[in-house]
Formats: sequence, structure tokens, C-alpha cells
Amino acid sequence: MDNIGARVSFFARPLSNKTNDKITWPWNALGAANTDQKIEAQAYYADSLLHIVQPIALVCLPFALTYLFTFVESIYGRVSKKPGKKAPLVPYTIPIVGHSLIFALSLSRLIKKNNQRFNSKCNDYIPVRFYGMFIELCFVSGPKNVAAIFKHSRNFSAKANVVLAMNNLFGAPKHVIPFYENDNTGINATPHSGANNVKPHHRIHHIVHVQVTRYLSGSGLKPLTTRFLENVGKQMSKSGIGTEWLDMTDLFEFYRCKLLAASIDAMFGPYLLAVNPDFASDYWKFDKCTPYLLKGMPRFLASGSWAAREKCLLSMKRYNEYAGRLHRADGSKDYEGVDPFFGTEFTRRRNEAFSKMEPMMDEDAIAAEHLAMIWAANSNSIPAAFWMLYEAFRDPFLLSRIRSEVDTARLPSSNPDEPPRFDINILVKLPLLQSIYAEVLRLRTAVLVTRMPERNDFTLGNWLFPKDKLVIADSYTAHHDDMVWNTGTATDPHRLDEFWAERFLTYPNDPNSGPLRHARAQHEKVTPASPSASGSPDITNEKDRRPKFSTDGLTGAWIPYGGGQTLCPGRHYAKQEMLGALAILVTWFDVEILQERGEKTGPDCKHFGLGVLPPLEKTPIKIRQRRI
Ligand code: HEM
Repeated sequence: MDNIGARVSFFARPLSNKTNDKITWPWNALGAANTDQKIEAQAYYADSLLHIVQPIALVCLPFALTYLFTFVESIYGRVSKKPGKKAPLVPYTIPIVGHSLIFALSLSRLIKKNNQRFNSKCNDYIPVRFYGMFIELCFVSGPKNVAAIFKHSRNFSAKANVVLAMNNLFGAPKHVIPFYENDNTGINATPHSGANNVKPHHRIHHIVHVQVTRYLSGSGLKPLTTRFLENVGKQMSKSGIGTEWLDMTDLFEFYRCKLLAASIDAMFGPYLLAVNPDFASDYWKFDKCTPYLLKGMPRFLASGSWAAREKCLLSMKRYNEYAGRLHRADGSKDYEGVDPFFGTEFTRRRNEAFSKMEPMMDEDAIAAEHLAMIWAANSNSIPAAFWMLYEAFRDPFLLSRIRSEVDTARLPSSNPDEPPRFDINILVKLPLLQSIYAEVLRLRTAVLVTRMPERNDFTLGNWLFPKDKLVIADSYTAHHDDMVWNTGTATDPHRLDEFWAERFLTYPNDPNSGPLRHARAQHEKVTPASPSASGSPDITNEKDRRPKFSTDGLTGAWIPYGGGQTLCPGRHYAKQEMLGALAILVTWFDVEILQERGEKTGPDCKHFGLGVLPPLEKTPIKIRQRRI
């Protein structure tokens, strides 16, 4: 009894100088009759409490200590003036696991939260470091820092992305992964000094880079765009949409299948879809699974995702074998531009290059490369094309302005029953169209542009980015930085999480226009030049007040295509696809979006980090052919 009394004395002591009798203890209610009984009861409860608290404290201790250490490290990282310091660590609680769970479960939440915490207006875009399962990721923000990373892109390598994607996402056979990894010669014509001794025809990163740059820009691009836009017209003609209203359950479903078919035929020729008639829908099933596959989910946890990918890979193999057979039967001729079997010189040359690399002499390896190219070419530009269409049809005033703008690029047609054709060179220079395009990519792209200092540590100001550790610029943070972007005026605000068709337009007579933040406009009540129905300046009459599309001053701030040496080589094609398809659709169809007032289709944040976010919900519409 004494013992127990001594043991519990600390826990059972009263909180004031009053005697125990005057204090209301919970165990009084249990009906203890005298002081001894009460003490015994106190001892009993305190002992039980100790038995519960002690193990909990022991279990929690490592977490509390981990948090404490990482918190101190974080503070030190922020306040230290020492040059060459590592970016502050974002504190975490679970040792070793660190941030990997939240990374796997909700990357968007993590980035949005830290964006607010670390890049509030009072600081200077401090980079932040995340840790999980022995991997460190350093996030860089602020236009100057991001631009510096891109400017020094020769110090970095993007190889880690390729290896991760080929392995996790596109299911390349395990034996070819070391082939991608071992090529450290870089993407330039001259291999890095001190790189492994890689045969010239095995320099896969260089060879792929040269081909994509050559065939996706300049004159190499023309056959692709021409064929793509012709295909969009054909897809729309045979869609069965007449001049009577037709209900559809989802605009995205309709548009993505048509655009994918047009794009695949343009880049890979007719046989991919001919030998795999369900490929378009199979592909979008695979696309839906990409967030899980990229995270390296094993087959037993993501069997549906693995199956969706396998189906696409099988289709790629079937196509490659079939087109290859026809090509050989034709005498393996070198068609320039459009190739009747492989669709383009681009796809045929890729096949040829891979077939000279011994480790890639494997139909599974080539199928994975082709799937990767289909993904790069479509998984961003098609959702982005959808968002442009959605915004256009949601706002009748905007729609009428788009229609009159694209009409200036319309080619004469002898057949009014066929979808319209446009001069793509005029189309891609139209200011409003370009502003909508740039704004959609600003708003909807959430890509992690990832680099790794390859040969030495990289220093940026006081910060040191160690060799072989990942450095990431995330477009979401860059595109939602209200210290950079124009958010309208006090009387005509345009938040960064909302679409504003005019954000990239500069009006000669409106000092508050243009994509960049204007210190005066954000704080004072400035009336826009001539308000109109959509709160935008009226541009209908005056020639000298025509707006210009501008991305001036946005280096490191508008980064949907990444930057530096590996800046997306498909950006010109993507722009032509998106603008060309929009022009055809808005001219050829009337669409009514069947959403309640205030209802909006939102982005699917599961795809956060992968590129343009697809829509989360279905967008029901009514559609009919216009009389033009
Ligand atoms: C809206 C559409 C698109 C977006 C937002 C986009 C975005 C990106 C981004 C962020 C990168 C990584 C850049 C970097 O590391 O700095 C990239 C790379 C790439 N993109 Fe795109 N892209 C789009 C359309 C396209 C299209 C249409 C194609 C092909 C037809 C394409 C082909 C590629 C290729 C091949 C790479 C890898 C380049 C290399 O590693 O050298 N992209 N894209």
C-alpha cells in the first residue's frame, strides 16, 4: 500500500493546497467511504494511467524527436547566412518514411501547403527539401531561381526522369533499364568528358533528343500538323453530329477520342488503329492509371493499371510488326515527311535508330518507347485542348470573339458541308487565341520539371544543390504566384485559380493589362479602360487599341513546357494542335454546356505532377452542327 502510495504520489497529488477531501476527484463518485480507500483508488487509477501512458510515450518518442530534429534543421536552414547551405528541410514525423506517404497519397496537397508556408510574401523564394525513403527532393521556386536552373541546364541531367518513366510508367523490359541508366554521355553532340565509353549508336538520350527536335519543329513539323488537322476535320465529319441538337454525356470523352485518333494517325499512320480498333479507349484507360504506375505500385496492388498498360503495349507490338512487314514488302523505302506505313519519317527513323541498338533489339522495348511517345504527344495536349474548348463554350461573349478572330484565318472552301480549314500560320499568331492557350496551360498544368546536378554540386546564391540529388521546379507554384502574375484590379479581380481569357493580352491604352502583376492595380481601385460584358476592355471597334499577346517578363514564371536544353520539343506541335482543333470545333459546332449556374468542371488532382490535369467530372453537353 505504501509502495503504491509512493508510486502514485506524483500523479495523484491535488492541484491546489486544499485537502483531498475538498477537491472533487473523479473516483469520489465511485463511492469510496474513507481516506484509505480513496488513496487506494487514486493509486489504482494512477497506476493504470501510467501503464497506458508509458508505452504511448515510448512509441511517440522517436516521432517527436524526429519532428524536433527536422524542425530545428529547417529553422537553421532558413536563418543561417552560411554560403553553400542545403535547402531547409520540411519537418516530418516518421523517421525514414519522411514525406513519402503524403507524396504518394496527395502530392497536390503537399505542394499547395508548402507553397503557402515557404513562399509567403515576406521571403525570398527559399528552396525547400523533402525527404522520404532515402530520397531527397529539392523544390526551387521564384522566377529567377527557376530561370537560373534552366539557364544552367548543362550542369543538370534529366536522365533520371527518362529512366523512371521508362521503368515505372511505360513498362520497358527490366533488362533495358540499365541501358538507359548507363548512358551518361548527355544529350549534346559531344559526349560529356569523363562519361562512360558508350558507342555512338548507343547514345540513346542524344539520339532521341536530336530526332524529337528535328521532327517536331520547323519544316519537320509541317507534315504532322497538316495531317493532324485534316484528320480532325474527318473525325468531325464522320461523328454523326447533324444540325439537330444531340445530347452527350461528356465533352471530354467525345473530344479526347476524336483528337487521339487524329493524332495517332498523323504520327504513326493508319495501321495502329486499323490493327487495334479499340486502341483509343484502351489508351485512355492506361492514361487514367498513370499516377499509380509512375509511383511504382506493384502489380498485386495495381493489377488493373498493369493490365491496362499491357494491353496498350501489346497493341504497339502488333502495330510495329504489321507496319514493319508492309514497309519491308515495299522495299524498305525512305519516304520523306508522310510515310505510308509508319505515318511519319519521324516514327520510321525512331524505329531504325532503336533497331541499331543491341539492347533495344526487342519488340517489348520498342513498344514501350512508342507508348512513351504517344503519351508525351497526347496526354498533355488533349486535356489542354479540352480546357480551351470548355472555356470557349462556357462564355458566349468569349465564343463570339473567338469565332470572329479565327474567321480571319479561315481558308476558302468549295464544299460548305465539310468542316472548315484554317491557315495554321495565321491562327497561331492570333492574340486572343494565344492568350486563351497560354492561360489554359498556366491554370491547368501541374508538372514537376525535374533535374539532377550530374557531375558537380550546383550552387545558386547561398544554396547548394548536391550532385545526384533531385531538383524540381513545379509549375503549379510558378503559375499561382501572385507576386508575379496579374490578378486584375480591385474593381475587376481575376484570381490565379480562375480562368481569365485576357491575362496574356496587353492593351496599348490599358497600363493594367498584360500577364505581369502591376503593383498599382492590385491595391488601388482602378477602373478598366472600357468595361464590357465579361469585364474586359471593349476591343470591337478601334484598330489602334488592338491587344497583343505577350509573355514578356515571364521567364521562369510560365513553365508548362519546362525549360533549358530539354524544354519540351513538342511545344510548337502542341500549340498548333490545340489552336487548330479549337478553330475547327468552334466554327463547325454549336455546343451548350449543360451545367447549372456556378457549376464548373474541375481538374483531377490525382494527375498532379504529370502535366496538364484532365477534368475530374464529366461535362454534359448539347451539340449540333452550325450553319456557316
Ligand atoms: C500542352 C502540351 C504539352 C505540355 C504541357 C508538355 C510538357 C512537357 C514538359 C514539362 C516536358 C519536360 C521538359 C523539361 O524537362 O524541361 C516535356 C518533354 C517532352 N515533350 Fe512535351 N508537352 C506537351 C506536348 C508535347 C507534344 C505534343 C509532344 C510530341 C509530339 C511532346 C513531346 C515531348 C518529348 C519527346 C519530351 C522529352 C524531351 C527530352 O527529354 O529531350 N510534348 N513536355
